[in-house]
Amino acid sequence: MTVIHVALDVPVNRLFDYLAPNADSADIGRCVRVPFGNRQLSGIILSVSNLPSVPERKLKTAGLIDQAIPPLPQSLLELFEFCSHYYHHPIGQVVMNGLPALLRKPGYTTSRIPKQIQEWILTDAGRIITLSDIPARSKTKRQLFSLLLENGIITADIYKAMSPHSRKLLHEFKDLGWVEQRTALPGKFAFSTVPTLAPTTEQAHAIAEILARIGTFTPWLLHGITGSGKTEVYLQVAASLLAQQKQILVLVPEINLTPQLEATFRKRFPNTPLVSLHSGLNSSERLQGWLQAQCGEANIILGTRLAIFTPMPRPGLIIVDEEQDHSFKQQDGLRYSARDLAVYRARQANIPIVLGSATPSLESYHQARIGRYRLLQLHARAISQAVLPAIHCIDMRVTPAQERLSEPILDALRQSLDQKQQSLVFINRRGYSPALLCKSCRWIATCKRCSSRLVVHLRNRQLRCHYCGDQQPITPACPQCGDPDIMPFGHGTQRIESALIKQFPNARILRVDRDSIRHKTAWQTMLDTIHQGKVDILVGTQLLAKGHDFPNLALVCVLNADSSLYSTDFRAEEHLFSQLMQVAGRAGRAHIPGTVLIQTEFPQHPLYLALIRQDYAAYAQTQLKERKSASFPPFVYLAVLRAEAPVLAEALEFLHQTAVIATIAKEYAHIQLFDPVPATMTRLKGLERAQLLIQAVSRKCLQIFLSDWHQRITALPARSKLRWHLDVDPLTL
Ligand SMILES: Nc1ncnc2c1ncn2[C@@H]1O[C@H](COP(=O)(O)OP(=O)(O)OP(=O)(O)O)[C@@H](O)[C@H]1O
Ligand SMILES: [Zn+2]
Repeated sequence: MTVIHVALDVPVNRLFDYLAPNADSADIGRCVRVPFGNRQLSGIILSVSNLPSVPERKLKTAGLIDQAIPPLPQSLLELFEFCSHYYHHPIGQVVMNGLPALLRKPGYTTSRIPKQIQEWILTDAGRIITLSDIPARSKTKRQLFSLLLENGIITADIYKAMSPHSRKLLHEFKDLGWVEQRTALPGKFAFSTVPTLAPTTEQAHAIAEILARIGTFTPWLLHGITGSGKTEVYLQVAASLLAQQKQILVLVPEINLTPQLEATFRKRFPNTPLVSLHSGLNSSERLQGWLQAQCGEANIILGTRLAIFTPMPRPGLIIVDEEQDHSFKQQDGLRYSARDLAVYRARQANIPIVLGSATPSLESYHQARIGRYRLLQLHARAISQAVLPAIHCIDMRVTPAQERLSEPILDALRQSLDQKQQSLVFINRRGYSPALLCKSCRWIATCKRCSSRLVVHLRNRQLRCHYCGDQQPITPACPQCGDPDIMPFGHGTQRIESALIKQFPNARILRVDRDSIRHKTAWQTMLDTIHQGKVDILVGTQLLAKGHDFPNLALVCVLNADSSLYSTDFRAEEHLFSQLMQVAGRAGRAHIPGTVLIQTEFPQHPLYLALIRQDYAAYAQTQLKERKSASFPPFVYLAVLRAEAPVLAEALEFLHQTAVIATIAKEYAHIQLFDPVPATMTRLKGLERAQLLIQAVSRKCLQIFLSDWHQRITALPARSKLRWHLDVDPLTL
């Protein structure tokens, strides 16, 4: 009896067993259709055995095993298992989350997979067969087998040329266990690269160091200031590996950063097959790209966090650009960190990984300081004339401003216009204004489903919740006291845009935020407009803050940075510092010296002082010291158990109950459990949320505890309408 153990997209952490008389170990990693309840589901075979976990009579028979797609490599299956274990998420959901959705559609893939070359290899059992075991009259059979004995392998073009019956004969050999069929990796492509830039001394050093250790697991932290040419380091290291026919995985935080990086790689390596994988693709594009990577046809794989699950038969290098970025962590479902998984994959494949940033995460920086990662630094901008911009704070307590734009900023913008240079006005809030307020009774428009204020979108006269997406027309009068004098309070990108249009009626102003790039082609059009110099003033959110290289941009103005200075989130400062360094780094990247003006009411705050000096290292060291004394990561390890229910008391009560059962879980003595508290954003999409923080001094203790505790929580009687999840290494609390 042969049983396959299948991962299915269901919220239970186990595999499902099916009878599959014809299956064997070569089917591990293949897609299979199986009956489940009264449905048919697609799943992935994770193992094959003759030991069912339920009595045989209860087993159903599996449907078709998809032979068209090469099975998922063992390394990817191991990654899924690690993920399921580490993030305490059902294995089937982990596997199916990592695969293109269309793979689950029956029969869909067969017609669409890239052309593959089939080859047959001799098995150990086949090797001990001699020609005399094959009857002399079966001439072709002997001929075929002697070729196999000679070479150990036979490819399609050869066996096809031999006889029209070879394929049938090879299948006979397979049934006897003498040979195995596999998908050949495609033939070599002609590698070429266009002339590279002559690297700076620092770049050359970084490239040489990384290349000296290819073929071994080496985690590198490439800490290079903004504009130092980290991309060039990636490209030149990649060139070396591509020349050896290796595959390269490049992860970027934002889907919006993929087109330009893709263009850069394509331009440098014009013949190298490249696929780009991100959430902007439709499902068949995604499947195509994924299959090309999986079959080894694509040598450069570029993508956002989900791309970390791309199978690669010949991995050579992983690059994580802007490694500090929070979007590498998935915030729902399987809450994985693509950056951390990238390090896992590099170790697994025994290859180097380069984590690049101008402002590394404190976690990675700490790893580099204690020697777990190797640190490479680029201290100077790559273009020799380019220097870091001068940063100044504008003390808003004493400076007059109109519509949130202070006089020094208006002056600087005017000057920039006169000199025909580009400017960026950075305000991290989209919409017209973040609140609608009644002047007489102080009523504020709030979302009914979330603990949030509704944002005014004046253009379509709407109030929108940026958390749940709810929208409604702007009320003509205050619903509480009837006063018609209600007004937008505070500033968002749209309002600043209007104010700038008033101030500079002749300037070409472009707003770039999530609302303005909603249309599929809008983003590319905007980038082109900026690069062609058809814009004078950009008004934008963090979409423009990182990664971009606009050579004509000389002035950056930051309007509302203070809002995250005194947040309760222990990572808020780190995040703000990094964001401001990034946005400041957009200025003066080429031949024009840059200036950065920051409006603040706290010009003496250590964060701004460090920012003016642009001294990441000093700032990071102070932050790390604070983290250490306050027992925060990277000095401790955290997990959060979150619960949501229609009523807050229910969520809290559930968490209390889990806290009680925690005391009997393994390793509890080494764990600190905090009291359950309402979440910072208590109400979201109509549900009340609470959380319980778990802290441990070692990852190992935390994991042992979580595994046991998680099982115990799962075993609790289910409560209707209460949902919970565990977030390991949470980014926000
Ligand atoms: N060796 C070099 N010689 C000349 N120009 C270079 C060299 N290396 C990089 N550049 C140029 O320097 C500019 C900045 O490079 P790049 O965008 O890679 O910086 P970065 O380190 O990624 O910065 P950021 O962190 O701000 O994104 C680009 O215009 C790039 O073409
Ligand atoms: Zn809402």
